[in-house]
Amino acid sequence: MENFAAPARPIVQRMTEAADAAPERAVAFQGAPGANSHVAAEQAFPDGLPLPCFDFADAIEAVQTGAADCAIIPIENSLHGRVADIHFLLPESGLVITGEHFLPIRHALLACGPKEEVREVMSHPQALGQCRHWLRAQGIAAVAYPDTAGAAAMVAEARDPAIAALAPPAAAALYGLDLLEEDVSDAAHNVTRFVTLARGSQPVSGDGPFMTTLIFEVRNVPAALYKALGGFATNGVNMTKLESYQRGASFAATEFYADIVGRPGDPATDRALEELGFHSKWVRLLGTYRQAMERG
Ligand SMILES: O=C(O)C(=O)Cc1ccccc1
Repeated sequence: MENFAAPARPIVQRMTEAADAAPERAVAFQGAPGANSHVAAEQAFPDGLPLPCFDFADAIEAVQTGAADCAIIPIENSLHGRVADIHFLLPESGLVITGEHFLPIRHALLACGPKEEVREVMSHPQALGQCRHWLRAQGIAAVAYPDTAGAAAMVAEARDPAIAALAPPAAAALYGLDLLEEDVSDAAHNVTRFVTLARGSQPVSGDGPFMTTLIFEVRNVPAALYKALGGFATNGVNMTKLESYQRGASFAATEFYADIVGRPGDPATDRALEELGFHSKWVRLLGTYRQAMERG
């Protein structure tokens, strides 16, 4: 709580007290009130109690300790790519992915003076990346901050007309800032995918289609990835995302993150996963959940 700028603290305190009184309804998110993750929490859990957390570690810890029922975190953006490093955060946490949510993102320029005086803009690196052409055209320098609404609270506290924030438009009223310009993203198709994380897994029920997220490390031999993925091709299992990342300093042990359409128990998915396991050092399933948006 102390980490948030002063204008955010009373709001954070109220929300934290409400969440503390009913932790089974609390939904942890990273950022100050008004952040995109806050909006995503409200949309995905209309009856939930959003719990602001300064960083991802705090949000994950809130779920681990039972202070929150789940956390919602952004993992990828249609304009600017990877957001949170879910493949590092999740396996260590012992939590599982239980859902996904897509949020259209709109960035506004907020400040406490006229636009002509703005020299610097503070925001989440994703927001700065999604508006980089616009910022360059305006001659405004970018300064990174852990979240968009937290940056707006900092700007409200500093009361320096040279420093603005890029944040959701609703953050202006929340922190008493002027809304200088709306929709400053470089492209209109700006959507962020969030996932919800929770303790332990209840088997997913209801209607599909379902998504399964997994990570794996292929054997260190030629064509290992080609062979590991062969089972998805031959069994007609759609892979909607594949990312590689390095762990450790050797640069030889490449791990992969994948999203597939399907769930364990589907014969085709089981056969594909079995073949993946055969060609991998290890495979770890991070969660199976209802698809929130049709892929393709
Ligand atoms: O900082 C925020 O508002 C977040 O919730 C992270 C984020 C930033 C930019 C786009 C989507 C999510």
